[in-house]
Amino acid sequence: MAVLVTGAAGYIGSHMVLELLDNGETPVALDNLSTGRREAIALGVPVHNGDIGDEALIARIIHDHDIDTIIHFAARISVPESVIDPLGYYLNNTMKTRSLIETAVRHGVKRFIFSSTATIYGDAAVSPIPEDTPLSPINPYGWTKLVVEQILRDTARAHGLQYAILRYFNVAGADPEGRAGQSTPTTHLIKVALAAALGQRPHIDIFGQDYPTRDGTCVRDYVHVSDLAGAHSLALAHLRAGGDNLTLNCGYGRGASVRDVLATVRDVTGQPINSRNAPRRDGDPASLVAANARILALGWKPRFDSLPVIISHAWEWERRLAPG
Ligand SMILES: NC(=O)c1ccc[n+]([C@@H]2O[C@H](COP(=O)([O-])OP(=O)(O)OC[C@H]3O[C@@H](n4cnc5c(N)ncnc54)[C@H](O)[C@@H]3O)[C@@H](O)[C@H]2O)c1
Ligand SMILES: O=c1ccn([C@@H]2O[C@H](COP(=O)(O)OP(=O)(O)O[C@H]3O[C@H](CO)[C@H](O)[C@H](O)[C@H]3O)[C@@H](O)[C@H]2O)c(=O)[nH]1
Repeated sequence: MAVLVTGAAGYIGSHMVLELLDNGETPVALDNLSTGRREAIALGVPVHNGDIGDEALIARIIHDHDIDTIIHFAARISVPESVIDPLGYYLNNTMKTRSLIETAVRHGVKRFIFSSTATIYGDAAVSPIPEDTPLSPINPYGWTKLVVEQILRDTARAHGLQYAILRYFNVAGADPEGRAGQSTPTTHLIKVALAAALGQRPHIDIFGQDYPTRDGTCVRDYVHVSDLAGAHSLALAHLRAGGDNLTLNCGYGRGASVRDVLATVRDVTGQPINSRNAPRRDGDPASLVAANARILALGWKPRFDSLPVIISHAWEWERRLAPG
């Protein structure tokens, strides 16, 4: 039996492929390379260059590779871009995922692990945020994911598909052995700050300084990408053992503000990093910090729960990518 990883050429998917290989599993990669890079996928893994919405292709992959689990990362992922292009986001993230789930059910796939997001909590009234907090996204990206969560719950009830919904908080860092990192284009804070540290940009904008947080800038729970990949393995083992379907926050339960992140990037890199105050960015919740009792109770043992460690792994990767 093999595991189909969609979005395998992207940031998190490429780490998941490594995690599966490290655990002796048989990953099969699918990506349309819209943002991903084929070189990001570990050598020796079968790669299909195609779209999650291509039913005939997905059916063929399921049969040819004897796929019993799909780990679904493929998506468009930018909050600000989703505000500008909501229809494109609903098409790619919601409608094509609906099609992928239908193809999976039709062709006997047993388990589906889905990349959801903390963004679906919107401006939550509590912090840290438990999984049963009412969901109210404040941007289209979050809505595209919330709808898929509901499709999965309804499909599981009707067709017996097992699922794990993993709500990632802010994923960062890179493989500690240097085999993978963030190489898709992104506006993520740590990536942008490291580009400034490398002299690839003159400064970084701090979007909003008047949020109701400790220092007025947005607070996020940054989780190491390899710990996140480990959470998927845990969910997979749980479902294989016949455990109940899961909805889990993936975060460490501690928040760092934009200013905290910039200070840590300065410490880790030894570079000054110029910043300037900029207006709030559309669709940004003030604070997203995970209540993580559920995933800890399942046995999650994070290894890199430290902002300096996360940033130093990302820094090693960025220096390797940098020209020269
Ligand atoms: N990075 C984060 O902080 C974060 C946080 C929460 C949730 N997520 C979710 O995790 C998943 C992976 O995110 P990432 O950071 O690795 O993003 P990424 O952009 O690096 O990877 C996404 C990959 O999906 C591929 N893709 C997009 N649409 C496709 C389609 N229709 N068919 C086939 N391939 C397609 C892209 O080419 C890319 O390689 C996404 O679902 C995202 O919403 C990410
Ligand atoms: O140049 C920048 C980039 C970001 N930020 C701020 O830094 C914080 C983090 O922003 P990111 O762009 O790094 O990440 P987001 O919180 O917007 O979103 C990320 O994490 C979410 C989960 O919390 C989603 O799932 C989403 O896919 C993923 O992009 C935000 O307050 C943002 O305004 C800046 O101030 N300047």
